[in-house]
Amino acid sequence: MSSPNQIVFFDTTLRDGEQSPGCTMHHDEKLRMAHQLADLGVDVLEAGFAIASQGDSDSIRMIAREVRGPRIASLARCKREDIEAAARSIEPAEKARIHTFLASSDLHLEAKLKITRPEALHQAAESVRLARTFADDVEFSAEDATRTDPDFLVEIVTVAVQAGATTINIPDTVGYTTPDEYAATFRMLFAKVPGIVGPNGRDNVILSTHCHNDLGMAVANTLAGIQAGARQAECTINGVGERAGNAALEEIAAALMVRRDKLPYTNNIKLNQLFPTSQMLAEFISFGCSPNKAVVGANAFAHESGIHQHGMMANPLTYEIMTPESVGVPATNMVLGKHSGRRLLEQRLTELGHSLTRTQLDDVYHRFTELADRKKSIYDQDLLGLLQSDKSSVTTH
Ligand SMILES: CC(=O)SCCNC(=O)CCNC(=O)[C@H](O)C(C)(C)COP(=O)(O)OP(=O)(O)OC[C@H]1O[C@@H](n2cnc3c(N)ncnc32)[C@H](O)[C@@H]1OP(=O)(O)O
Ligand SMILES: CC(C)C(=O)C(=O)O
Repeated sequence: MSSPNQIVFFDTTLRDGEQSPGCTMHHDEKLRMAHQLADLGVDVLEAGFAIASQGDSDSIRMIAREVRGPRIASLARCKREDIEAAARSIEPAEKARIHTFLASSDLHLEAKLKITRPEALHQAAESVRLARTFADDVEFSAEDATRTDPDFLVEIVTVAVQAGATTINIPDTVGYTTPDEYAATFRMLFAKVPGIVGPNGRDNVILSTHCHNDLGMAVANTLAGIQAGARQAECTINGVGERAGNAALEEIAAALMVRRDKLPYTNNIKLNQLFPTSQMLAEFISFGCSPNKAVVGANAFAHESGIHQHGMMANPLTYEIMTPESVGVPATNMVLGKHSGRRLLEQRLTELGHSLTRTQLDDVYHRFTELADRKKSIYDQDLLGLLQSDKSSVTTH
């Protein structure tokens, strides 16, 4: 039995991630990505939405046949044909899940699905029951949960639990909620929905987070949900996903490592696989992550300013809260540029075989700052060029 503080990482890069523009992946790319996600240690891998297309259904089936380790899931609307297609696609998996969803906010029920609340309750319960005839492990998501009337959210979650859902997901579908509000929603569900907590005080049903990043709070909301008792985090590599994306897996995993003092939860993620996984996704889709992306961006462990470089040379803890190696990034990158000081310049010149007196260093540094003001990137040959203007006085070793 897993510990009550164990977090299930549910990766939806291949489903919610793929849904966003520029993220379409071919069959073989999805399979390679799925193997990499298994190596990363995700617990549940949502491989696609089987009813969406023959290609999606084939990819899920291939992943279910070939990838071992994670539980393989397919999404399904609350419709018989979706659930049957999901069941067929995950059938070869060692461990499988059907993930069925129905919107619960009045806005979605009235404007989009054109059904009443009682009809939604019936459709959710029937769908979970049908899914349970194909799989022991069934997740129900109340789409747009965070804009749902709280009393109705309790009702729809209650019928899904009674119908046999083993995981209940509370999606912040449009990235609308705030950490305190999201945490309060989980506390309310624990308090009001019968059957989530078993007689032994442990959860019978896992509550799950699924956060979008429309207001830049997806990871903060996910962590708030975990602190309020959620034990599954739905997320994607590089935070890809609908619109502004989903909660980024690498950020959640790194936060759980770096702040284990405040977030004392265990998980199966192999942190040193974060960067390789991020790189692989960037290779397959049409964009990489921005340089300032937390944990895996090109600048996440890069330092250009002199005061920071000085601190880093004294002790990397001054400006890095985790080592690059711990998340699979090869090394810290000290960049010589407009904001650098003498210390890094001197070190770089020493590496190039030139040792300078303090006066020489001052002189070269002066010319370096003039050059750096004009030039965006400084290369070794630029530094050597600076020395040549003062060749007589610099010792080469
Ligand atoms: C929040 C989320 O991320 S939800 C997942 C979103 N992902 C996707 O939509 C990607 C895959 N989607 C697709 O390939 C297509 O939309 C399909 C195959 C699922 C459906 O295609 P179509 O039948 O042409 O319908 P279309 O996409 O235009 O409209 C959606 C239909 O699903 C219905 N629907 C939406 N959500 C649900 C639900 N949870 N349960 C039941 N029906 C639903 C809508 O009412 C609408 O039905 P209607 O066609 O009878 O009016
Ligand atoms: C289907 C659900 C889980 C979803 O993707 C959302 O609500 O964002």
